Amino acid sequence: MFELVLLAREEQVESVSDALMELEALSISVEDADADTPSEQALFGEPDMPAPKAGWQRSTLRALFPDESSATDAATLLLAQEWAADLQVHSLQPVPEQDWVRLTQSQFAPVEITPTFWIVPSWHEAPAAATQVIRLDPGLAFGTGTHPTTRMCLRWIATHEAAVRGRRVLDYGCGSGILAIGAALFGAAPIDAVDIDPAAIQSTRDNAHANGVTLEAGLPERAGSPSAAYPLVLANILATPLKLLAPLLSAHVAAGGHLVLAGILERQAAELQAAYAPWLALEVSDREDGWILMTARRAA
Ligand SMILES: C[S@@+](CC[C@H](N)C(=O)[O-])C[C@H]1O[C@@H](n2cnc3c(N)ncnc32)[C@H](O)[C@@H]1O
Repeated sequence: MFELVLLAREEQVESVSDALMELEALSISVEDADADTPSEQALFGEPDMPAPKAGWQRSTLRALFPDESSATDAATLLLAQEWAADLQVHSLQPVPEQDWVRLTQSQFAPVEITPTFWIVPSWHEAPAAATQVIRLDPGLAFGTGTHPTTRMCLRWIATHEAAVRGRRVLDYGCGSGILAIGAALFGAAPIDAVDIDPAAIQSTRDNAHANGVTLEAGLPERAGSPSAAYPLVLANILATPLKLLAPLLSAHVAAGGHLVLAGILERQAAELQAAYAPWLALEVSDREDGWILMTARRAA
């Protein structure tokens, strides 16, 4: 394969990407050309904050082509366009053969939740000490266990078995279904896992099947009427949707039941407490890398 690397101005990036696709590039990636320099620009804001910029001032576009002639033709055709006249060809070079599958797999190692509870990709052996294992590979939906918010929820499940075993559970914003599957491994039943993203719903069903656990996955309506009560409600989303969902999620918590929320930054604790205060008293019960886990229990 051959890699064509171009430097483009912000206004050119979209047209150049479209043109490279038309010219049958196998893949295209766009990076800040000024990354790791004093001119580096933040493109995305903090979670919940508006994106400060739509694109970088100067971008590096990397396009892969099957051979040298298709990469050279693409560069020549592009530079012949009037609007692309000041586009810079940074390099055009062969890409060394690699075992891409092995390289990708090597980036996903087993994740420890507790010494005996692990998330293990399908191509790895489970650690000898693991008695509970979620088998999960990276896919389209969020939730491989590598994010602190997911890990904190799973740790809560693993350390509150009495609140999980034999209990009806709602996983709201299930992504890959990792929390629902974790709850199932610790004896929860029945389990409803819901998400607004159809790809997440499918992923949850597939992952549940691969782990041999039973759950029902669907759109949020699946959680039934707002008064359908669950002894355990898990929701790892983000602070803004969690605040909007406060009345609904609180209503789903049964008497004596637990609410476990993640996706919240340390500085957002007070706003979440205020949003849930009419129904439940949230407390910070775990923290990792600037993220916090907030939990509450409804009086029995
Ligand atoms: C951060 S991921 C969490 C995935 C998984 N539960 C975990 O802990 O790793 C958040 C998920 O919530 C879903 N989501 C976002 N807003 C939602 C909403 N209002 N109702 C239901 N699901 C929502 C997203 O589609 C995404 O799959």
